[in-house]
Amino acid sequence: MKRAMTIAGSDSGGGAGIQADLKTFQELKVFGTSALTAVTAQNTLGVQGVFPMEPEAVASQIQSVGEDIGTDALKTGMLFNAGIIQAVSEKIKQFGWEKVVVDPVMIAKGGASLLQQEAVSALKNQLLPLCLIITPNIPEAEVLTGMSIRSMDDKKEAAKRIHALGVKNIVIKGGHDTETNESVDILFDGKEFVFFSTPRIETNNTHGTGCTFSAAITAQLAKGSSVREAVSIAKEFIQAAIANPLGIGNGHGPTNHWAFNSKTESGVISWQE
Ligand SMILES: Nc1ncnc2c1ncn2[C@@H]1O[C@H](COP(=O)(O)OP(=O)(O)OP(=O)(O)O)[C@@H](O)[C@H]1O
Ligand SMILES: Cc1ncc(CO)c(N)n1
Repeated sequence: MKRAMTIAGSDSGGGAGIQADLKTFQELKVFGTSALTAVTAQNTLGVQGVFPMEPEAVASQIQSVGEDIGTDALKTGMLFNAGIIQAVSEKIKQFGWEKVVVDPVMIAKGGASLLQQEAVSALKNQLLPLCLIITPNIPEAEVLTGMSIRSMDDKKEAAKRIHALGVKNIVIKGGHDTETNESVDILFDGKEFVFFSTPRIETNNTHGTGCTFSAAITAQLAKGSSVREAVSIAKEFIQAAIANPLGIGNGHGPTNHWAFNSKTESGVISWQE
């Protein structure tokens, strides 16, 4: 049985964070383990409280999983502060894990901060050089590069700048590009750009899309997919999950983690430059 680990925060509302990751792992048929970085009091309306773990507690959870169960791939989500980033980076190095997906979670949809501002440099200097794939949304890519991203050319330039930070593969997600009727995610591996495009769905139910997407990439990597194949399947997974909402909560509702396994057509168009 292949194993995937998530190092992320808890979303009490069940749509994002560790809950979204474990549901995605389950649907993609890998055994999921977790190390909790923070507890959030959260629902579809917003984040009501953030309670970070001590870095030592995060390190200890990773140690327990690593020394017994091991993992075929892992992802990080909400890391919250520099101490936790350092603890996670040290453990990844200690175990020599290479299939590492970093979702550089910074701000929740309602505006709550999930990463302290002063932790951005720790993320860039300590964790990014250890990761195989990073999956920023547009605002996160802007923070990582210091540039503003308006056009496709800007996205490509941002991907090149993040590659220069030592990251092997960059996926800049298109969910925030609300001007277009396609949601285009671009993958850059240092040489080529590949574009993954699906029709944009008009919906309020996008809570946890980024978590689910990066968890699906991680599950696929654990099963042996190439980076390109993993991103393509993750894009199909999230499209199906957004297109089949569950009607839960009064705000930004969660996506539907069951939908991928019940659908027949992907609707993903991919091309390469
Ligand atoms: N309305 C939409 N229609 C189709 N695809 C979408 C839509 N919104 C997001 N996506 C897709 O969902 C995935 C996540 O992208 P997004 O930019 O929303 O991440 P995010 O902002 O990190 O999410 P979150 O912070 O809510 O977890 C990407 O593959 C993106 O293309
Ligand atoms: C715990 C947690 N992680 C990540 C996100 C980003 O969607 C969120 N809202 N909550």
